[in-house]
Amino acid sequence: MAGLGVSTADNNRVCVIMVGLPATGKTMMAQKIVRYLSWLSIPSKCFNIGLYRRRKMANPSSKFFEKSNAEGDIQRREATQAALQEMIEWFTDPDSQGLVGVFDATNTTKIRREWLVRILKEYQIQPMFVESIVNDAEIISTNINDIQSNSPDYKDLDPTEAFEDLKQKVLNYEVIYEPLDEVSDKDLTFVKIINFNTQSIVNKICSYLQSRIVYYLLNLHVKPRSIWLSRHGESMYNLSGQLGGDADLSPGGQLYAAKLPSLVLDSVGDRPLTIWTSTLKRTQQTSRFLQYRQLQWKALDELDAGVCDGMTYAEIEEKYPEDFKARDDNKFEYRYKGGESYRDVVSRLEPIIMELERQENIMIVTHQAVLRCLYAYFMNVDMSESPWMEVPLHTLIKLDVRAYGTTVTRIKADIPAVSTYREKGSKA
Ligand SMILES: O=P(O)(O)OC[C@H]1O[C@@](CO)(OP(=O)(O)O)[C@@H](O)[C@@H]1O
Repeated sequence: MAGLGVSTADNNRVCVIMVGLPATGKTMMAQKIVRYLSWLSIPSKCFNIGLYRRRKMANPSSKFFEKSNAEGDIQRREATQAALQEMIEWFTDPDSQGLVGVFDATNTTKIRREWLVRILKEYQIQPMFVESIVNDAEIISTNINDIQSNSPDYKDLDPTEAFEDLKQKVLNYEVIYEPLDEVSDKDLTFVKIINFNTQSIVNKICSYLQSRIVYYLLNLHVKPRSIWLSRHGESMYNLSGQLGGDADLSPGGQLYAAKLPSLVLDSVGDRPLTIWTSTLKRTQQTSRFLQYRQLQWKALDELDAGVCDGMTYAEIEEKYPEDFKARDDNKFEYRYKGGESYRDVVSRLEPIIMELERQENIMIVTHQAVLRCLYAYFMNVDMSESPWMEVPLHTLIKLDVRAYGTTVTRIKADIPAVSTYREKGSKA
């Protein structure tokens, strides 16, 4: 059984087939879809044809992609077949339980798409096309710059040469490009995204999983932005080692709250910012001196420890030894009696992620477990590891979200605080 109640039954499997010219953000979208679904525990994988092609031929110039280049044509076809075969094997392997494969290539001709649909149908895999069309010159040139500095195809090339070569590659593909057509392709499942959601067309979505993917894609934008994450300042419960509750900040936590405005200002500068907190006192006391618009979200409240709320780890180990061990054995799945598991927290954070994708600069002041889940989404951390990540108090985490990945900076406030971290298997 995969995440969010999505079943791994054969008829549920979806192959997302990317369509579009080079430099239209297809790979970025493909990778984001896989990251989002994996975060929701839906088994997903990206199959990027460029990687298969590069195994045969590293760094080809734009000439390789010309229509008249027979050798290039054969190699591109071989790479496509190899990637498709590997994807089908992944879908049909009982160990991987593959639900969503993303086929990341240009797939610009009708013939190619028909061929893919035919093969996928043989394996009862639903094809779903995601076409990215970009005709805004500024977005194209930002994308070309991004690819030039991130793609292995261009790593050894002079930047001006790389820019020109990539532009030529786009022109070569333009000659053969047949966009999805609302009339002749009306029976296909597809979403067309124009200039990263200034306009979008959705056609024949026929499953829950497909609708989740569409909804996610419709919320994406590509403007560079940053997200700041912080736990609340040290609380009175943190001092006593108690879990959950709604305690006030400790004196140390209040010092952090007082220092936060200057830390934030140094990092944010004059960019606009909105602060999101949980509904619990310790996050609001932490953010109270920040001079930005603030919103409270119930979904950002700490993982509910149920009957263990207000207890210390030592008390839980003594009173509920079996639960204590079960949580260590599988912290992501373990659900406190009358409370929540990390998996439950991920489900309730989904609307937060959707909203974060739509927004620009946001700072989130929240709790240890919630912060781990949010961080795991942005940094693609496996959900079996994320509940064990160390997230120290009195530290501001800055995530710079860019088309080809997110970078992290940790800014320490230099105000002492207890550690609330408990290592797997350690005595409470
Ligand atoms: O999942 P574990 O590692 O127990 O961490 C969650 C715990 O972190 C704590 C601190 O121990 O969060 P918080 O950031 O709200 O102070 C507890 O309230 C919460 O139960």
